[in-house]
Amino acid sequence: MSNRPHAPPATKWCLDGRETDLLHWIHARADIKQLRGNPQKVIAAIDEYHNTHNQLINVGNKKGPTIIDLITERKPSLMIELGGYVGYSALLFGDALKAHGGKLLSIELNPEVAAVAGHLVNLAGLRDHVEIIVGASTEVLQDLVREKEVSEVEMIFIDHWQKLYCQDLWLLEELNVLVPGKTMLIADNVIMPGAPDYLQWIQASPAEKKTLVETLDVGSRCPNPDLKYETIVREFDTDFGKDGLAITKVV
Ligand SMILES: C[S@@+](CC[C@H](N)C(=O)[O-])C[C@H]1O[C@@H](n2cnc3c(N)ncnc32)[C@H](O)[C@@H]1O
Repeated sequence: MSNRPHAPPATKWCLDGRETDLLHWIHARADIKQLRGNPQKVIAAIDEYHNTHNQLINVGNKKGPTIIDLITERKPSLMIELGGYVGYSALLFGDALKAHGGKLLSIELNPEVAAVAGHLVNLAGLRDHVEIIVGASTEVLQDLVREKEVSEVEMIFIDHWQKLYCQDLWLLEELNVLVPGKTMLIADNVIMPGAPDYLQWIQASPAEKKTLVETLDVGSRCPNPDLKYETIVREFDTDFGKDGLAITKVV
């Protein structure tokens, strides 16, 4: 299913047909009617598929609750997600955002998994609180700011491709949408597989970043070393091994 132009290649962990198999499996459930309009039951069904059939590269039920706590505490009106996959995190976050009338924009490169996510969001009744946008994060973020759909980032979950974490952070810095005292960045998988350049950047002081920017390949990006970040890395034992979330406040 994934050998299409612009789609990431199939691996033994994902994009080998398991994502559409998940949809068939959910719709074959005896309790399918009870899943309609019930995000928590849809999330529990995805967890069950992950535990009993094929593992899915979702944020999962160990790291997920930490992010829900942050959403509940900070109540962002608009949250952005980079890398939506089959919509597990979109369902979790959308349900938490619904409690205070917030909304999630979930950006996903692969149209096939984005279609699965869109279907599950509809099934869970979260269409008013989750919008799935198909496209490459770097381009979509630029469009959202140019079209004035986003003028400041309140909360962003970065969970797409570790090599892009730093590039997309620099883009957000360049677009001037990171607001001291307001923005929170949450990056997944910073221990496994790891995002060393991202961690180095968000943990460096402005003075260190001014030196660092001279040595890094920033490509066409224009990072802002003057932004100050405070970061904690929360570690978790996940189904795939030890991993972590980098939780960063722009201060
Ligand atoms: C780890 S999965 C996301 C899991 C999801 N956040 C969850 O917890 O349920 C990573 C996803 O990022 C997507 N992706 C990879 N590169 C991307 C890019 N440049 N822009 C948007 N999505 C991308 C992949 O297709 C994949 O579906």
